[in-house]
Amino acid sequence: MQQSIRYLLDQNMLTADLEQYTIQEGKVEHGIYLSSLQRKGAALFCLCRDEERRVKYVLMLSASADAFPTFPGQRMREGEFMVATSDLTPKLAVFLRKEFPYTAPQSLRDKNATFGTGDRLGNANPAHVRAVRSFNIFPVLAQQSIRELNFTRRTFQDVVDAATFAVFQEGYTGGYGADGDHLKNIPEIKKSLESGATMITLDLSEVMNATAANWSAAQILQSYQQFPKNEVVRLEKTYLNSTFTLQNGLALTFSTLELQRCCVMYSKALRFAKEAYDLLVEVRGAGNFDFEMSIDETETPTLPLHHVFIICELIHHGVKVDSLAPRFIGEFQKGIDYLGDLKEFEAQFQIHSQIAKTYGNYKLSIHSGSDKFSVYPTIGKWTEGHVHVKTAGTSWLEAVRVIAMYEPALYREIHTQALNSYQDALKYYHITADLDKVAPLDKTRDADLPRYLEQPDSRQLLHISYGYVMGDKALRARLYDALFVHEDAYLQRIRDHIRKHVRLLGCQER
Ligand SMILES: O=C(O)[C@@H](O)[C@H](O)[C@H](O)C(=O)CO
Repeated sequence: MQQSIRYLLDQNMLTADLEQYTIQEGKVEHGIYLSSLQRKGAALFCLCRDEERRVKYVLMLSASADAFPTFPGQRMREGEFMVATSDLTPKLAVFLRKEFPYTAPQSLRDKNATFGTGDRLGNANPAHVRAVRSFNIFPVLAQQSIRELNFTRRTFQDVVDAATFAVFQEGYTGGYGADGDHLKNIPEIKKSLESGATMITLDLSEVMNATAANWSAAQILQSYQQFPKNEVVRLEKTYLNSTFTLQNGLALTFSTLELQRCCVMYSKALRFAKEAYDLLVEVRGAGNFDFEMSIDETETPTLPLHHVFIICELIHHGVKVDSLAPRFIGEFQKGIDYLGDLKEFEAQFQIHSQIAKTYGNYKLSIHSGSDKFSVYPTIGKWTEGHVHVKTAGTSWLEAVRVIAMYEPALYREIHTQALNSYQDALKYYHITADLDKVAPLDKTRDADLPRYLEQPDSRQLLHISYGYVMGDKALRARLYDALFVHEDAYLQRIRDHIRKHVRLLGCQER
């Protein structure tokens, strides 16, 4: 710390033109992230790294002793100056969001292309900032599902705080979102809102009747006959003998059976969506939150006709969605490219994007967007850049790649933990990896370990086992330590890899 203080004083940072320092992306000088340098009032703030403790902290330097009394750090005299430091704690995050509002999450509402960069470890967001800040795309830096939080033993507040610190470290003032992802009940929604979520992704996959997609006409009718008569009258008046014409002229109509099927599949889920939406309006006020509905993790693809039914019913119930995640045709499996016929995908994706344009110009949301490079150009083309994409696993896999490159012994322990937990992990993620195609670890030289991050089956093995690696206390500590030491390589790999996603989506550099 002393060398950091000495450097700040020698450079007269309390009065110097800081821009000559802050424009140097990723530059660390005497333990100081130069991009973080910020002057406010009589004080100078910066984010630093302590190589010995392998932690980061914020340092405040001021000529006056009583500068920012709410800064939650330890204070000490340094000659005629006051110096205070605080490790990256929740109290510090609150202070930064208050004193530097650009470090607080904000709405995606008026942003065209938006990109979720889930950070399961909480140390990758600086790379996500570096990846997108020069592109016309708005990042959702704080994005984690309940599943991820349970696996990583983190809270959504931890996720928002990590994004706060990353934004401060990078001196990024372009704004970011915070997405409480794949929420399935009211308590989870309330907790996300309390933690500062600006976006709520409501996962309806468990509350909808997905299996009815394959029911017979008789099964559907038996269920449909339980519906209240007045509701049946409204539904049949609205959807039967009507044509739903999309902006591109495509006309869709409901048969009696398909209307009944939609009612049986989605009515309960739509009621829950209305309940959740009304809670958001009550807590935040209409228009003060971003609302996404996701059914991307259902067994069967969302038919375009069903998408029309869902959005028309949401509109009928007064629910305004900012984005909607259908289950697209083919497979968006974790950590690997799209699986399916690209022409079929494009044909159906075009219709889904037309539905979104026709019924409110909300965004299609692409979940499991990690590494889906073969479909990104199509997605960018038909949404014309008005789209939301979510990634998370790809940043985790880049962390594992850095470990494979620089810490082979640690990688071998991670790989072994992944193999040992694979069967259990399969309960939480749908993948079709073939472990017989994964080269035996004991037959793989250290120099070849990074190849596991190139092979689809081992990528998926390493992806879905993140929770079991992070759930092992010793392994978790060594993983964070190693990524602290190799931070430059880690952040550069993620920056470049996320940029590959963004470029293929067709996003332009500013
Ligand atoms: O693994 C998860 O739970 C999340 O990554 C979740 O799937 C998220 O919605 C996503 O699609 C990110 O790729």
